[in-house]
Formats: sequence, C-alpha cells, structure tokens
Amino acid sequence: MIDLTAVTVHDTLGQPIFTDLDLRVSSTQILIVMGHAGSGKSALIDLCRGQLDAVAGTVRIDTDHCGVITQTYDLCESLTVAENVLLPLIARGVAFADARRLTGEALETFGVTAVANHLIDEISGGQRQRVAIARATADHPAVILADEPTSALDPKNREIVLDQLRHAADDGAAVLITTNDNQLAEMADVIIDLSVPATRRSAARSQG
Ligand SMILES: Nc1ncnc2c1ncn2[C@@H]1O[C@H](COP(=O)(O)OP(=O)(O)OP(=O)(O)O)[C@@H](O)[C@H]1O
Repeated sequence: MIDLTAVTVHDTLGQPIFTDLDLRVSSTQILIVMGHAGSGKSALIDLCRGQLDAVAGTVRIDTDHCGVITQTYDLCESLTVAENVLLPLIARGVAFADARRLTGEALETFGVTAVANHLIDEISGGQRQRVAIARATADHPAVILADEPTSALDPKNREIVLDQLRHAADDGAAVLITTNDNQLAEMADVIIDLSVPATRRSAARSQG
C-alpha cells in the first residue's frame, strides 16, 4: 500500500514541485499518474522510493522492497541481462536456485531470454526497458513504482508490459505508473493529474 497525505515536495532550489498531494494505492490497485513534462511525476517516484524527502505531509509505504522502474533503467552496463536481474535477487537474500528460476521466468515473460547473456550495451533501448521491468517485478514485490514504463516499447511489447503490470496488481501488488500516454488511463483504478493545482485536486475529490 502507498499512502500519501498532504505531501509537499520541493526541488533543490526550494521551489514547490507539487503541494498538498493526497493519494492512496491499495493492494490490487493501479494508480496512473498523468501530468505535463516537469509536473513532478519522476519526483513522485523518488519520494515513494525514499530518494526525495517531503517538506510537509506523511508518506507511508507498507513494504521495504519496492520494484522500481526508472526512466533511465539504471541497469549495470558491465553485467549481462541475466545478471542484472539475478544479482539484486541474491542481494535481497533469495536463495540461488530460486533466484535463477525467478530470473528465467522474468526474462521469458518480457521476451528477453534470447539476449540473456548479452551485455546491456549490446541490446536495444526497448529491450533495456523490458530488462528493467523484468528486474523490478521478478520476485513479485508488494509495491511497484514504474516511471513511464512503456516509453521505449513497440505496440506488442507495450501490451505485454501493461498485461504484466495488471497481473501483478491482480496478484496483490499496489502499482503506481507515471505516463504521458492517455491510453494508459484505461487500465487505471485511480488516476491523478499532477498538472492540476492542489486546490482543484481537492475540489475534484470532494465532488466524488
Ligand atoms: N529527486 C529529486 N530531487 C529534487 N528535485 C527533483 C527530483 N526529481 C525531480 N525533481 C525536480 O522536480 C521537477 C519536476 O521534474 P520531474 O522529472 O519530476 O517531472 P516529470 O513530470 O517526471 O517530467 P517528464 O514528463 O519530463 O519526465 C524538476 O524541477 C526536477 O528538477
């Protein structure tokens, strides 16, 4: 579960990125976060993953392991595709045999088994994004934070990724997805638009 109450976040210059933000994503729900470029979608992901502090309000995430997909993927270039998925599992204490199984399943799910032994700079941008998603979801985290997770994907792989994020929610995850893609709104249980000022967000909530 992700629970933010009256959260205000500032940038490094002390200017507000967003103010008085309330949102809640329960287990089995998908929250789609829309908003124009610079409205603070990535900052919201950083806030939820503990890499940005709120200056006001409360942030509650009821797990210490979030699956995170960033816009830059944060893959380790000196490791292979499979190692990028496997090693974080080992680091979190998953037994080696289980980590290998989960890695194999995740690579298969996102269609990157054929490049399992390639280094990251030997694969395409879309494949990198799918490896990042495989890594983030391999051990079924209770919270998934996905920053524009379909931005580099063709329609077929976009469909696969969205289906898997829906499955993850159906299996119990709380899923937060930022996007500029209006079509993703269709899969949302809850939608929030960070472009909308706090006062109007509150008015929209009170109207039901
Ligand atoms: N971790 C952070 N720490 C401090 N400031 C941040 C952080 N992340 C984002 N910001 C600031 O928040 C503001 C909004 O940027 P952000 O990247 O969150 O927007 P965005 O909605 O994700 O934009 P885009 O759609 O272009 O990705 C910018 O001023 C940025 O510098």
